[in-house]
Amino acid sequence: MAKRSMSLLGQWSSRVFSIDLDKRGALLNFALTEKPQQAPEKFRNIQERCYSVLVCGDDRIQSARFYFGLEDLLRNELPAECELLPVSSYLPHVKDSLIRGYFLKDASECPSLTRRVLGALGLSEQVQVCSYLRGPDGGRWSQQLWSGSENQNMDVSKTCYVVPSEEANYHPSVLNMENSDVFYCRAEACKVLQESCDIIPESRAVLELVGKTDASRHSPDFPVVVIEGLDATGKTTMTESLREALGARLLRSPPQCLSPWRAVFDREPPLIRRAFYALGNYITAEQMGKEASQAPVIVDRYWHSTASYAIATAVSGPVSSLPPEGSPLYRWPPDLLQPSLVVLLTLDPQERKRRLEARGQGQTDEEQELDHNLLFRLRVEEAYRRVRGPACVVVDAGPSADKVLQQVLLLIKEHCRL
Ligand SMILES: Nc1ncnc2c1ncn2[C@@H]1O[C@H](COP(=O)(O)OP(=O)(O)O)[C@@H](O)[C@H]1O
Ligand SMILES: Nc1ccn([C@@H]2O[C@H](COP(=O)(O)OP(=O)(O)O)[C@@H](O)[C@H]2O)c(=O)n1
Repeated sequence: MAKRSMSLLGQWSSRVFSIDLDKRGALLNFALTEKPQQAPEKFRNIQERCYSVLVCGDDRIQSARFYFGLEDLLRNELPAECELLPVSSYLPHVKDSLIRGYFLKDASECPSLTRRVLGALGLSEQVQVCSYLRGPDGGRWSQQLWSGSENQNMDVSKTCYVVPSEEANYHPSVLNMENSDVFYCRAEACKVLQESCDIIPESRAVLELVGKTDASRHSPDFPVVVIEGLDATGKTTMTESLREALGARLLRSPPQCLSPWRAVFDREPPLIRRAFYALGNYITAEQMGKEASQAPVIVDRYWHSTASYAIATAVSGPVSSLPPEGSPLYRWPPDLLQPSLVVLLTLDPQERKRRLEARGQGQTDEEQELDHNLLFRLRVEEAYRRVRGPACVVVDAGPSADKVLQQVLLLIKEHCRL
């Protein structure tokens, strides 16, 4: 019985719960204790019936996929008056201790429907359901762990009280990033795809394409220049121009040979999607090694994109929720070929929006989504700046295409022997 044997139950009262109230970094943190105590201030304002659903199965592929589909499942089955907020539960400072789920605030007229849906979910070995009860004085909240049975689903012996907990220094997702969002060697990314072969047959085809040679050991004869940046910052324009100006070979990551499967992996949860992109870099690296023995090589996106998008997506809120500067999470995988130069194209958000609109994208976003995207874009760009080995050189892509090209050509002259 995976659910009964999991470490969560034994360490229940050492856990911190962190509820993402608005994706803008407002976290409601609480811990649990066996003695009745006052709940945190933010908890005391809650009027609704509350529940949490945590996904904690033993099989990481199945759990990741289950969590990925959970929001839709809950939205489809629960009354519309149920508010769903992402919740993380973790042991402070303990790597890989994070468990994800949803916190529900139920303002519906029909509590029995919600309980029925959650009761059915609680039968699954992948899920742990709790309900939260407001004490008669209003200041105390207790948490009851549900047992697996729909009929006698409240296991009162597991009652704990909600108490304030210390604010974490960084987003709880940081605890689980290594080998869940970012992979620092080919073998770890391969492992994920190997584990997913049965449910995603395309994984096999990707694994077959990933070579076995360690391209990181070969120092290429010609320079390898990577162009990075958010969508519409001018990467395609720049890489094409550089190819012409330098008589260079042009590559991209993910490489062309992965195109047939990209859409499949883009529909998968981060664990699987990020492993796919990580492996794309190794395939591109092999091509880089070969091509750079004959001519300069220009690469459209590479490791900086893989790491930065993965890290920036795994956390929510402002730039301060990213892993701190200098964190080993920004390191370069030792078995991945390092380029001679990485250029990061940056653009004023208004100009970037204008270019997206000129391409026919970006004009339909709602205000809230834009706001949310703004924080996301800031996180990606900051993560780009923090990735090391080599660090990127930032270039303002606002001036005319020719001016930006001249500037990058100058940088190449400074950094690389041509
Ligand atoms: N320096 C520039 N000044 C003005 N427009 C540019 C410049 N560079 C690119 N563009 C235009 O902006 C849009 C996005 O550029 P593109 O190279 O496709 O970006 P990316 O590959 O980063 O998504 C295109 O329509 C392109 O013609
Ligand atoms: N080397 C790479 C390239 C892209 N990616 C992912 O691909 C997405 C960007 O794809 P895109 O379609 O916007 O890129 P372009 O084709 O516009 O350059 C990002 O969300 C990254 O998560 C990656 O992880 N690693």
